[in-house]
Amino acid sequence: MPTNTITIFDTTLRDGEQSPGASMNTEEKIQIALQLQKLGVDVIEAGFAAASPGDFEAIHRIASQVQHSRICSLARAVERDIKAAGESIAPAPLKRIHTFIATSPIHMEYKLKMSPAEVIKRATEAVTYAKTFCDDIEFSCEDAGRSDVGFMKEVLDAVIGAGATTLNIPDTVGYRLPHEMAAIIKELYGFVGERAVLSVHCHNDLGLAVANSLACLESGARQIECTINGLGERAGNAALEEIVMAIRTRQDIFAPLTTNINIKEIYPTSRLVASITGIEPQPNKAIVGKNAFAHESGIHQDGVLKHQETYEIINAKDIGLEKNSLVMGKHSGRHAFKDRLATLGYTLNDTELNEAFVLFKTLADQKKEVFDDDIRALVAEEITKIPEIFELVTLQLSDCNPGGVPNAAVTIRHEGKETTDAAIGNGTMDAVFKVIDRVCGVNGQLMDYKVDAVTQGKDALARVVVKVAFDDQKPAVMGHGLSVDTMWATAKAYIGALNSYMTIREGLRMRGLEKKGI
Ligand SMILES: CC(=O)SCCNC(=O)CCNC(=O)[C@H](O)C(C)(C)COP(=O)(O)OP(=O)(O)OC[C@H]1O[C@@H](n2cnc3c(N)ncnc32)[C@H](O)[C@@H]1OP(=O)(O)O
Ligand SMILES: CC(C)C(=O)C(=O)O
Ligand SMILES: [Mg+2]
Repeated sequence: MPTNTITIFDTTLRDGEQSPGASMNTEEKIQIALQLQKLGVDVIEAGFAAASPGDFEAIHRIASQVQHSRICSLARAVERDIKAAGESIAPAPLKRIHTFIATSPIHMEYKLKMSPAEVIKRATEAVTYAKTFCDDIEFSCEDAGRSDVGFMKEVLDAVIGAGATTLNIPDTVGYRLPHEMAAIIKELYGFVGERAVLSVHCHNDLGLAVANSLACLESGARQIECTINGLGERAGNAALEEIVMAIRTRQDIFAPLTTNINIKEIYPTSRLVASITGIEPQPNKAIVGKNAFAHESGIHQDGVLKHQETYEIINAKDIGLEKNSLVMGKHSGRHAFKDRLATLGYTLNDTELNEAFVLFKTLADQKKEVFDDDIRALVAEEITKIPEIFELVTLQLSDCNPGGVPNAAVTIRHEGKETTDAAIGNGTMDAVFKVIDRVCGVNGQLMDYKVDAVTQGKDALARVVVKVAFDDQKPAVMGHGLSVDTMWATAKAYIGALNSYMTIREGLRMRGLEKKGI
C-alpha cells in the first residue's frame, strides 16, 4: 500500500518563475524558499541550475540555508544540466535531482528529433549520471498527457532500473480531463507498484490543474507538484493552497490521505509570493483571493453573522487570515449594517438605524464599496442632522468652459412646495450659492469653505464644510454636506448652514430675542 502522506512538491521557484514577468532575484528566492520551508513543503524545486549562473547561485544558496525541505534542481537529460543541478544542490542536507525528457510523439518528432529508442536511452543515461550526485532522483516524462501509456511504461521501467525514485507524469500542456488523468495514473500505478513514487504535475490550460491532480490520488499518485497562487508557465500550475485545502476540507473523501503542510502559513506565503513577483491572485481566486472570505450580499452576511458555516466551508483563520470580511455595499442588509455600526462603536435606536440605512443604501448605489469611514461620516450626518426647513431636490450645472457663463439651476422644497430657479455666477460654486439665496430669499456670505475626501478612490465621498453668515447676522453658521459629487455636497452644505440659521432664528424668535439682534 502506498503511504498516506502526500508529498507536496512546490515548484514556485522553477515552473512558477516561468510565468512571464515573475522573475525573482536571488535574495527574493531565498526569502520564498525559507517561507516554503515554514509552510511545511516536502520538496522545493529551487530552479533550473543550467539556465544561468544566477539560477545556479540561487539554488546553491537556498541549498545552504534550507534544512527541513528537500531541495531539488531541474535538468534536461543532458550531462551539462545534470552536473549543474548536482553541484547546485550539494550543500543541502536533503537533496534531489529532477531530470526529464519528452515522451509524446509530437515532442519526440518535432522538438527533440529523436526516436523513441533514443529517448529511452537518453532517459536511462540521465538517471544513471544523476545518481552519481545523490540518491533521490525524480524522472519526468514531459508531455505525458499526450504520450502513449504503453511507451511510458517502457521508459519508466528503464529509469526505475537506473535508480529513479520518483516518477512524475506531467500534463505539460494541460490537455487532460480529471477522469482521463486518473485512468492514466491507475494504469501506471498498476505497472510501477511500489517500485517508485508516482507524481503528477498538472497545468491549468483548461482550468483543470487542481481537479486533475486531485483525481490522481485515488489512482495511487503520492506526490503532487504545485505552486503558490497557481503561478506557472502559461495558465499556470495546480495551486498548492487549493490542493492542500481540498484534501483537508474533504477528508470524507480523501482520508486517510493528508499532507505535512502547516496551513496557517498558506496566506502569508501567498502574500509573500504576490508581493515579490508583483502578480496578484485574481480577487475571486480560491483560498487566497481578496474575495475568498468576503461576503457582500445581505442574505449571506446575515447567514454568516448567525452561523459562520452557513456560507463558509473553511475558516479564514485556519489559513492565516485574520478573519473573514463582510464587505459593505449595495447588496448588504440591515443585519450586516447594524453589525458594522456596532463594530465601529455606534448604537443607534431603530429609527436612527432605519434612517442611516436609507442613507447607506443611497450611497451604496453610487459607490462600489462603502468603507468604514463612509459609514462614520453617514452616522455623523444622521446624528448631527438639523430639521430640513429647506431641502435640495435637484441641482443642475452648466459646464464651465473658459469664456462660458457658469450657471446653476436648483429645485428646493420648502413647506411642501418646490421652487425651481437658475442663476449665473463668477464660477459654478458662486452660481450655486446665488441661486440658493434667491430661491430661499436670503443673502449668504461665504466665510469659509473646506472639502476633503472621506476615503480613497475616484468614487470617494466628498465632505464639504462651509461657514456662512446669512443676512449679515453674526456669528456665522456651519453646514456639512456629504456626497460622491462635490458640487452636490457643496449645495447640501450651504443649505445645511441655512437650515441651521433658520432653526436658530426660530428659537430666538420664540424666546422673543430676535429683535434685539442677538
Ligand atoms: C516543460 C518545462 O517546463 S521544461 C523547463 C523549461 N525551463 C527552461 O527552459 C529553463 C530555461 N532555459 C534555458 O535557459 C535554456 O533553454 C537552456 C540553457 C536550458 C538551453 O539553452 P540552449 O542550449 O540555447 O537550447 P534551447 O533552449 O534553444 O533549445 C533547447 C534544446 O534542448 C533540447 N531539449 C529540450 N528538452 C530536452 C530534454 N529534456 N533533454 C534533452 N534535450 C532537451 C531541445 O531539443 C533543444 O535541442 P537542440 O538545440 O539540439 O535543438
Ligand atoms: C519539467 C516538467 C516537469 C514540466 O514542468 C512540465 O512538463 O510541465
Ligand atoms: Mg510544468
